[in-house]
Amino acid sequence: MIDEALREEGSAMRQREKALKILLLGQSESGKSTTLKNFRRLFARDQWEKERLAWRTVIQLNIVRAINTILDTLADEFLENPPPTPTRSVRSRSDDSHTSKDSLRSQASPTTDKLQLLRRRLGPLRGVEDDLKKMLGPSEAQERSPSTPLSYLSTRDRAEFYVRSGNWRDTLQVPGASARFGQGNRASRGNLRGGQPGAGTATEAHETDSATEVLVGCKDDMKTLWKDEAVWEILTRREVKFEDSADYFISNADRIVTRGYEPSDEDVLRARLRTMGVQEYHMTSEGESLPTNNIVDPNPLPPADGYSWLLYDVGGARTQRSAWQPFFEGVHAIIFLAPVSCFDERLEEDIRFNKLEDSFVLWGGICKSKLLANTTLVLFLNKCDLLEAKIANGAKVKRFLPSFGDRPNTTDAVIKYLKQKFKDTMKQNSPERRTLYIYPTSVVDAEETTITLNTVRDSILRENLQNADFV
Ligand SMILES: Nc1nc2c(ncn2[C@@H]2O[C@H](COP(=O)(O)OP(=O)(O)OP(=O)(O)O)[C@@H](O)[C@H]2O)c(=O)[nH]1
Ligand SMILES: [Mg+2]
Repeated sequence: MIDEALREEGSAMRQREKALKILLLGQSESGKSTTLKNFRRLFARDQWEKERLAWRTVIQLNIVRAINTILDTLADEFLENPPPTPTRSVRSRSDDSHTSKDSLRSQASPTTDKLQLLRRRLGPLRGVEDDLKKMLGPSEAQERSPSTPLSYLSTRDRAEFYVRSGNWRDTLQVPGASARFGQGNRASRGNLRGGQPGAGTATEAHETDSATEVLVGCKDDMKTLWKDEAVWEILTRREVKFEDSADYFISNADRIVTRGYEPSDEDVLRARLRTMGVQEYHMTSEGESLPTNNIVDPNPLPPADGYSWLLYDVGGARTQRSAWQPFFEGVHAIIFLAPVSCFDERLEEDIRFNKLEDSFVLWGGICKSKLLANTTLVLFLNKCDLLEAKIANGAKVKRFLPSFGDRPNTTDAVIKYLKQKFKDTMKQNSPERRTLYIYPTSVVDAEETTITLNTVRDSILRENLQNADFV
């Protein structure tokens, strides 16, 4: 038995050594985990299907946190600007010199009454949030630099729930989920802080069901609150921001907030759970690969199914980045994600920095690294869909990125400009000639990302074929 165990371990080690290693890098919320999910959706279909139901808890938490963020904001608003007394309301209406806050206060009290009623009726969601968090595992304190005021975090910290990854594997509870995520060897040996959803007990399944029951009961009120114009006036004035997926989930509440809900591929891609540390995923190409084009390739690649892949997903927040370095050695490809829609956003960990600026600096550091001198570089200019939406809403890129100059304020022009800027940054930091693959992406778009990832996979294979191990 010992011999057999040693043989198996040896064979697993040889497989690991031969595996193509891909590291996903980029700032927090850039889309690394979403890209990894796409790899699993395409090339580890069995695991993807098994874990599908487990994401339900995360999606429910995403919804509840968005609604509770609104409830908290309304509570602050009403504390600072108490609802009008009748006398005050009459006086305000007759006085044009009042500020916009006063004009909101002076609005007919039915608006305030309606919001107060919604607050009361949605009160049980606080308990649901706590229950869902407990199922996922204990969270850790929010990271922030001393320069980030608490007032900024108070609107954002709800969006940044994450779990101690070591616990989350054992604690996420999903009724009826029958399988666990696959584990990389190193993760299971405890070298990495990896963890994924797993199956739950009957008691915990009951808790999940009671969370669903409350959510179903609150569905219409949640939708009303989310669509309310007075609410958005307050949220905009108080600069409250939501996770990118909040609108998607609440707009689809009729489908999602139901008893028998099973997340679709797109729902899973949109589910947000912040990554802590480094998580490793081992994958053999068992999934279906779609042709990327219909041109006959004169140098066809050997079938990709023969390769095994190790993908590393990292936490992108500033304090997480020191954990990246040990994974640079021996990595075959880096996929760097730069979210291009965040040209007007500040870095959460330190609001003195613009997010796009942080991406440039981070990218420069990656290109400069001697350890990565022979690594294939792939750059995803991600969140193009959100960039397009922001520009359509009238955002002016030049205001936040002065070097953009007088170029047309269009999505295409911004992407073209950023492509060049990232290329130039690479050349400055890594003067020797090297190939860079750049793709404008929206990694929540499954169809588009399928094509991109097939191309990326082929490029990485091709670049690394010189290494006899892979042939
Ligand atoms: N609309 C849109 N949303 C995206 C896109 N890429 C990622 N998102 C969403 O952005 C959020 C953050 O994505 P993640 O993949 O979790 O980000 P991450 O880089 O892993 O972040 P950390 O784990 O904090 O380092 C998720 O809710 C995603 O669904 C995109 O291209 N378009
Ligand atoms: Mg992540």
